[in-house]
Amino acid sequence: ARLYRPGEDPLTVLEAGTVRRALLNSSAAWVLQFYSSSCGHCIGFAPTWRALAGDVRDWEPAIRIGVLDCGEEENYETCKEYGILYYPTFRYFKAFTKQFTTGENYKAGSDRELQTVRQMMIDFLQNHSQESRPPACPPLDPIPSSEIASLFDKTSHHYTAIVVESSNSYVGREVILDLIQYENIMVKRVLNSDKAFLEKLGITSIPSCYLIYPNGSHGLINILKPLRSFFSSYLKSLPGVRRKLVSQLPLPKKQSKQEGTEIKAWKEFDKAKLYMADLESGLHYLLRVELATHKTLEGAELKTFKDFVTVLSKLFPGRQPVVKLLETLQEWLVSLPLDKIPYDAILDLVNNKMRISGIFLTNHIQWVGCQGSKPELRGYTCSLWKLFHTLTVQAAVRPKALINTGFEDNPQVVLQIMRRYIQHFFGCKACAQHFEEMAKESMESVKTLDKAVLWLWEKHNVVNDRLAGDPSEDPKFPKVQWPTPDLCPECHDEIKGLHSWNEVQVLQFLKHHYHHENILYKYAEGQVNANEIELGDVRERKDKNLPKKMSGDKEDKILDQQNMLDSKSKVLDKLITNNGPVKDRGKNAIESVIHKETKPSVSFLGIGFSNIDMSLCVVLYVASSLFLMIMYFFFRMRSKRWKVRYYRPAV
Ligand SMILES: Cc1cc2nc3c(=O)[nH]c(=O)nc-3n(C[C@H](O)[C@H](O)[C@H](O)COP(=O)(O)OP(=O)(O)OC[C@H]3O[C@@H](n4cnc5c(N)ncnc54)[C@H](O)[C@@H]3O)c2cc1C
Repeated sequence: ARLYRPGEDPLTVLEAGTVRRALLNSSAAWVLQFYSSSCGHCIGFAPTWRALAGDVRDWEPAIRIGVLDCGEEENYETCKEYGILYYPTFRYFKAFTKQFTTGENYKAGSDRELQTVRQMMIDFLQNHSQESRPPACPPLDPIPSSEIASLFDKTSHHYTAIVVESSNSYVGREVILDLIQYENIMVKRVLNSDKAFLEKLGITSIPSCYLIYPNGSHGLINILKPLRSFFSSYLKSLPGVRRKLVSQLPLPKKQSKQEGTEIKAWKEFDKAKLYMADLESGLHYLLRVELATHKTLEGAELKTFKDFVTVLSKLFPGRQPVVKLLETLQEWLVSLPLDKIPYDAILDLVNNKMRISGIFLTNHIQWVGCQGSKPELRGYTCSLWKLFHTLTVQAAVRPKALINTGFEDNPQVVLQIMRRYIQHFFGCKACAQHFEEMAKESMESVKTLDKAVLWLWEKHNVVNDRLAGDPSEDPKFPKVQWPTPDLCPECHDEIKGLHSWNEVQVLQFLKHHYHHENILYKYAEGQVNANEIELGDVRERKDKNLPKKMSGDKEDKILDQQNMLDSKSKVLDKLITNNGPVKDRGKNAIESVIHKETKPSVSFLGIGFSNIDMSLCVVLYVASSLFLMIMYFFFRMRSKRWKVRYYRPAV
């Protein structure tokens, strides 16, 4: 939880290991913000959330403020369990919940102003039943004026403060909660409906605060401004009123890790280059985190996912295992006759089944060109931009790549898929709305693949312009109009003293910058061999219909099916049992795709070998060594026996 620092910020920083324990059977209600440290809106909202937590710090025994960072790898699963699709998401949890609950989207759609959230917290507390109300929370409903009158001129061991207000005012309830940690004082609220009573007390304006002293005397408090903060601080400063000793509240365990201070070693990089580590890390986050928050994909979401994977499999300029993974996934999705797919099945295929065949995608995040000067800055959203720019450029430089996909004649293909991806899956809802507005305005006017490259460049610059100076801006990477003159001097012109873009040069620059030949593999996980880097070229050759067969391509090689698949796959079993024969076809589809796609994972002298080839080699090598040793000892024994039998030394 790097946006919020445990111990420093006045809120509870939760994580996968602590959240359930904190919420279950808690004596206080909770308001949790599920956020992602890479989400610009979450960064922008953090000061408000911190200020709110500070403002209601005294309410802690009744209602608590917490945060959980869904952008942290160890929290991915937890956020999925709570069904978090977008960031930030606010959930309210009642006190004394006996079972796991995903919380309430209490009054979803209200604004996120500090005051609105504070008032929603009060409403939420009042929404508790009598039995489940946090014991530290005093009654918040107004009391009748007659009850107040009965307290006059009677001694008591505490003060009684009465906030007189209108029915829609929250001041009384706020003051009540502000003082729950203080002893020798009780705060109550009365509505201004009994005019005669107010007149008797000399109350002429509301809100007002009337005080009954322990000796029974009473009077109106004269306060400069009738505001919550003035009332609360006056009451807290009364003689004898003091803070209670730390109550025995079941506080969540203190975090031992100081996440806020963790800064990874800076990786030097060339800003004129593209880094495969960024693209692969982004793909990992997209497939395993962002999409994984969706339990099942169906309808428009499934269609978007399928189309996105199709485009990725054809255009992603990745290393061989990653491209194979995308191709396998694409074929599997096409062959699966389902209109609803549990996302776990996709994860199972990506994480387990394909890995067995040596087809894998890094599961570690390694930002290079997308690293931020603080851990919460840049990262995933940067890589997503880079991914889509790369795809628009790849579509423009390899127009034949999309042949037979149904997208070949569509110059907007990448843009439209990006638009749908952002709409359905992007964790930042507000960003998606902005992007949708831009798409609605002009995406339809894009008529060529080159124009698509330029459209995305232009719109990205609009976003850069809007976010300049925003709290999500990394001071080390200011939001500027890109490419800057140092990266592309030819892109910049001046007409009558005004800056203008030379779009021909910009297009040329983008086609160079986001071209696979501009990708560096430094910091990318795993070894890189020449064959892998060559892949882009290989696919380009394929596009140009030059039938250069990949060396060692053993397409007709059929591998032992049962060895390749984890027969105990829970997800597949679920698919089969839940859906009968149709899903059987689904399982076969997975098997056949994986088998067909089992391609060389090691290359030697230009010949590709799969993992099975390698294992067979080792087995044969060991067997033949053993055979040679046995033969050696056999003949040695024989020759000894022969010598003993026939060799008689002369006496
Ligand atoms: C579709 C989308 C919409 C978003 N909307 C919002 C929003 O509304 N509010 C918000 O707070 N955040 C939004 N974000 C996130 C935000 O745009 C940045 O990604 C984030 O602030 C990180 O910025 P960055 O410094 O890494 O640069 P980014 O803007 O992420 O850019 C990444 C890299 O792309 C290159 N680049 C920069 N400009 C261009 C360009 N014009 N053309 C081609 N390449 C370029 C540069 O190398 C740069 O380092 C959005 C992200 C996406 C993908």
